Amino acid sequence: MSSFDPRQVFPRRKPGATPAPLSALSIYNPAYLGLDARGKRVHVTLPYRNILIGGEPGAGKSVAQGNFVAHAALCTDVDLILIDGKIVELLPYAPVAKEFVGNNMPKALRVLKDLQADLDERYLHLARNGRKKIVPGDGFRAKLLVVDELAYFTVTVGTKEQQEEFRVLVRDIVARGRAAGIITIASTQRPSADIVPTSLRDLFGYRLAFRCATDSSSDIILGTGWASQGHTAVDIAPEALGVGLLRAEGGFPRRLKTAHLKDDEINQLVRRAAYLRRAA
Ligand SMILES: Nc1ncnc2c1ncn2[C@@H]1O[C@H](COP(=O)(O)OP(=O)(O)OP(=O)(O)O)[C@@H](O)[C@H]1O
Repeated sequence: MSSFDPRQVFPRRKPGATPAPLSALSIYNPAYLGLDARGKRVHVTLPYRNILIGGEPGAGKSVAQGNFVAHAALCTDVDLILIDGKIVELLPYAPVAKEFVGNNMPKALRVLKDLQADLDERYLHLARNGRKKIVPGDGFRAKLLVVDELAYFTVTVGTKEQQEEFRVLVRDIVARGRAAGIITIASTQRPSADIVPTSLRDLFGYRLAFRCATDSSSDIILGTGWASQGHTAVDIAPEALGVGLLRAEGGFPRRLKTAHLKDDEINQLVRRAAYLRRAA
């Protein structure tokens, strides 16, 4: 037996600070993302949603994505499937992931095909029961697929056929996953029409744009026409790390600054998550 004491995982916090969770969370609990321009806390409830994150290199995408993954890691009712071409962004969460894929195209395709087969099974279950979406208690665990970075697998590595297969699989999982309890978060530092065609972008209910070089790249993430209405991630100053525009389905883009977990906090959190997952 390990001598690990979960009470030591989180050091004492400052008075008034948000306490660390003592018991497991549920993926159906809202995930904390950061603070808006008025200092109000911004939460996102992940099930039945997909999230697209885009912006220039170094603008804050991985930190934002990490906040969602950190939340999900502490939720014992969700499996994490992490695909990270850069390896280092999501690697700290590998100990609590069901699947972790680095810069390995064949493995990425295998994992996505398994997820697609799981989706088929979930839809069969829904069809047999005359229902439209998976709910807790259906016997299917929620799954969180994270793809960082989309362009790496769709234009950089692998053969043209593999890249196309990757695109088709991700599109299917994003399109059908929502109702089936499979959430996708995808990030890109190349918000351009070839990486994020409108037909793919529109499948993501939540869009989070960090600093972008042009209005058109900001619109590629948030949706066509927002820049011309004054909502553009071009306005975000280069030094405003972690500042982005979050657009929820049907809403206006909302400016926020993400919470920033430091490396040692992530390591502590993952140890805590591993303990909670073993105990579940
Ligand atoms: N909310 C934040 N508060 C403070 N610093 C932040 C915040 N978000 C990001 N940063 C800082 O900016 C750096 C770059 O952030 P991050 O790695 O998330 O960028 P990125 O957009 O994912 O970059 P890349 O595309 O190159 O991977 C971080 O290492 C961190 O130091």
